[in-house]
Amino acid sequence: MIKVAITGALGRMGSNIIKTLYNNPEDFKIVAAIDMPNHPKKGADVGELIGLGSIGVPLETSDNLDNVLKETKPDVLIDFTAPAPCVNTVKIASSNGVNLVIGTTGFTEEQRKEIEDNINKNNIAAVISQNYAIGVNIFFKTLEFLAKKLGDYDIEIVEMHHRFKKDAPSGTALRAAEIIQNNLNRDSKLIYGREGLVGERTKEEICIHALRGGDVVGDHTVIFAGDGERLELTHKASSRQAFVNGVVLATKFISQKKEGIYNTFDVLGLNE
Ligand SMILES: NC(=O)C1=CN([C@@H]2O[C@H](COP(=O)(O)OP(=O)(O)OC[C@H]3O[C@@H](n4cnc5c(N)ncnc54)[C@H](OP(=O)(O)O)[C@@H]3O)[C@@H](O)[C@H]2O)C=CC1
Ligand SMILES: O=C(O)C1=N[C@H](C(=O)O)C[C@H](O)C1
Repeated sequence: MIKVAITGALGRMGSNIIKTLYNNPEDFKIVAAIDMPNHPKKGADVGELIGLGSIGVPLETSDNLDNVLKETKPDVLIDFTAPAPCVNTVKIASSNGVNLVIGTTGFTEEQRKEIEDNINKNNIAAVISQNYAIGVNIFFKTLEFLAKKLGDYDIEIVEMHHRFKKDAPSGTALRAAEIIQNNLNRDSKLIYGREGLVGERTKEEICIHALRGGDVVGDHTVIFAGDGERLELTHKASSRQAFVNGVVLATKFISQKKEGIYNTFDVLGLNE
C-alpha cells in the first residue's frame, strides 16, 4: 500500500488523480491533499470538494506543508500545481525524505536546476515528466527516429490547449523540440511563433506555435516538411485520464526507488 500526498488537490489534474487513487484502495492510500495557502475550504473533506463524496481526508494548505508531511508521512508526493509552488513543495518534500512525481510544467532553467539540486542533495527519488500519457511517450520515441531520418526537412511544432492553461508553449512541445534537437545531425535553433517580414525560413529554425481555446485537453503535432511531401505526427489527448494513468504507473515506480531522477521513459521501459 503506497501512502500518497497530492499538491494541487483541487485542480484539474489533482482532483482526477485523487479520484483514481481513491478507487484503487488495494494499491494506494491518500494521506494528504493540499491546495492554495489560506484556502477558504481548509479542513473540509477533499472528496466532498471534488464531487467524490466523503473520503475522510481534510483539505490542507501548502503554507503548512512541512507539518502535514511530518504528521502523515507519505511515501510519495504528487505535484500538479504551478512552477513557483512546485519548487517550494520539492524543497519541503525532499527535506522530509518523501519521493516525488512531478507533473507541473513551465519552469525556468533556474527553477528546474533548483528542483534537481534539492532532489539530489536530499537523496530522494523523483519522476519528472512534462507528459505522463503513454501515447505521448511513444510519440516522443517516434520523434527520435523521425529526427534521425528526416533531419533535412523543415520542422515545425504546433500545440493546442484549453483556455485556462497558464504556460506557453506547453512542456510537451518543449520536450518534443529537445528530443528532436538531440537527434538531429545538424545545428538547430528554437523559435516561438513568427510575425512581420520574417524572410525566408532557415533550415535551423524549429518553430513552436501555441494555440489556446475552449476545453482542448492537449494536442501536439510535429510537422516534417520537405519538397513535395510532408509528414505530420500528432497526439491528441481527449481526457485527462490519459495523464492520470501514467501518474499511477509513475507513483508505483518511484515508491520502489531509493534515489535519483527518472522520467516517463524509465517508468514505461522505453529506454531499452
Ligand atoms: N505532466 C503532465 O502529464 C501534465 C502536466 N500538467 C501541468 O500540471 C500543472 C497543473 O495543471 P492543471 O491541473 O490543469 O491546473 P489547475 O490550475 O487546474 O490546478 C493547479 C492547482 O494547484 C493549486 N495551486 C496553485 N498555487 C498553489 C500553491 N501555492 N500551493 C498549493 N496549491 C496551489 C491551484 O489553485 P488555484 O486554482 O486556486 O490557483 C489549483 O487547484 C500545469 O503546470 C500543467 O501544465 C497538466 C496536465 C498533464
Ligand atoms: O496544462 C495542461 O493541460 C497540460 N500540460 C502539459 C504540458 O504543458 O505539456 C501536458 C498536457 O499537454 C496538458
